[in-house]
Amino acid sequence: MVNITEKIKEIEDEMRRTQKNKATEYHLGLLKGKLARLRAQLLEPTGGSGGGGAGFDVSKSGDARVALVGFPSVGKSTFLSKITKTKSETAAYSFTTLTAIPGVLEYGGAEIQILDLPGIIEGASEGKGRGRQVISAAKTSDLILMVLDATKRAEQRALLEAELDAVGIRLNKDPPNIYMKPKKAGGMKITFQTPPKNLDEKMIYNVLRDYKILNCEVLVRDENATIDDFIDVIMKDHRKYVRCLYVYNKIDSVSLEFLDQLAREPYTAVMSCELDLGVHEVVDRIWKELRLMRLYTKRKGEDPDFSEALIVRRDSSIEDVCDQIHRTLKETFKYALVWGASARHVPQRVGLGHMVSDEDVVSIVAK
Ligand SMILES: Nc1nc2c(ncn2[C@@H]2O[C@H](COP(=O)(O)OP(=O)(O)OP(=O)(O)O)[C@@H](O)[C@H]2O)c(=O)[nH]1
Ligand SMILES: [K+]
Ligand SMILES: [Mg+2]
Repeated sequence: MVNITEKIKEIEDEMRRTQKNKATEYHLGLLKGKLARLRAQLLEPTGGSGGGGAGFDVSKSGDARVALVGFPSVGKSTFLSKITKTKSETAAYSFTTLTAIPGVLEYGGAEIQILDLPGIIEGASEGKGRGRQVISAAKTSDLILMVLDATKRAEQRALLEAELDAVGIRLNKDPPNIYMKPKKAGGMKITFQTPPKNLDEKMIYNVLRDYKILNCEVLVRDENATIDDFIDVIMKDHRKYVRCLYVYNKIDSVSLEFLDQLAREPYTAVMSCELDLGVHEVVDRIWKELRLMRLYTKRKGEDPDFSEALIVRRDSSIEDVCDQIHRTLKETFKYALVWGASARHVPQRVGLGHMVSDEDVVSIVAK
C-alpha cells in the first residue's frame, strides 16, 4: 500500500501543476476533496507514522486553556515563565521544550491554563517532530497563542497557518454557512439561497459523488462560499474552529518602523519578554480574545468576594449566571442586585433577562 503521506504529496504536486481556470476548477475541487480525506486519515490513531492524533497527557484545568504554538526558540517558554508561577526551561537552542508544560495565569480571580508546547517545524501536520502531538493539544484549547519571532522572516506566520489548516484547524473563522443533511434516498438536492460567486451545482455534485454521498440535501446560504468551505462541511467532524492571537516576541531587536507594521496586522499583539515590554497588554488581549467575563458574587450584608470569580461567557444574562451557579437556582429566583458597568444605578434591581458586564458584582435574591 502506498503510504498516506506519499499520496498526499502526489495530490499536492498535481494541484500545483494544474493551472487555475474555469476548465480545471472541477478537477481541482475533486483533488481538494481527496486531499481532505487523506489528511483526516493521517490523523486517525492507526493512520500514517508518528503515533496518530494523541496529544500530551495534561488534563484541562481552570476556566479556559490557551496553547502556545510556534517555531522553536521564539520565546514560548520565556513567556510562560513570565506570566505564570511555572518555570519552563528556556535556552538559545531549538527544542528546549520536549513536552507540554502547563502553567496557571491568574487574571482577576479567573484561572487560565497556559500550555507551553514544543516548537513545531514545517511538515508538523504530516508527523514531523512532535508536530502531531502539539497540534492535538492546540485543538483542545480555547485560544491558540501563535508566538512569532519578530526578527525572523515574515513567511513564518503563513507557514504555521498552513500546518494548522492541513489538520483541520480553522483560525478566527466561523463554520461555513452551508446546510447539509445526508438522506437515505431521493438523490441530491442542491439549492443556493443567492447566486453563488465561486461555486456551482456540478462542483458540489462531483465532490459529493467522490465521497459516495449520493442522497442528501444541501443549502448554500453564503454567496461567497467556496468548494473548500463545502469540503469543511462534509468533514465537519474533523474541523475545529479556534480563535487565534498572533504575538510577535523579541521586538527589542527590530526597528520601530517594522514594529509599527507588525502591530497593525489583524489579531496581533507585539512584546519583548526580555525587556518586559507589552507583556501585560498581551495578557489583557488573551483575556479579551477568550470572550469570557468575571463576575463576583456577594452575599447579603457581606463584601463581595474578589478572590474568586464566577466565569461566564460574554453576552451572558442573569439567567446564564444562575445556571452557572446551580442548575435549580432559577426556580427560586426572585430578583438580582447588580453593581458595575451593566447597572444603570448601583445597585440595580434586575430580572433574569438582564445582560451582565465583565467585573460586575451580582447578588441573587431567592424567593
Ligand atoms: N532578544 C530577545 N530574546 C528573547 C526574548 N524572549 C526570549 N528570548 C530568548 O530566545 C531564546 C529562546 O527562548 P525559549 O523561551 O526557550 O523559546 P521556546 O519558544 O520555548 O523554544 P523551544 O522550546 O525550543 O521551542 C532564549 O535564548 C531566550 O532568552 C525577547 O523578548 N527578546
Ligand atoms: K529554545
Ligand atoms: Mg520552550
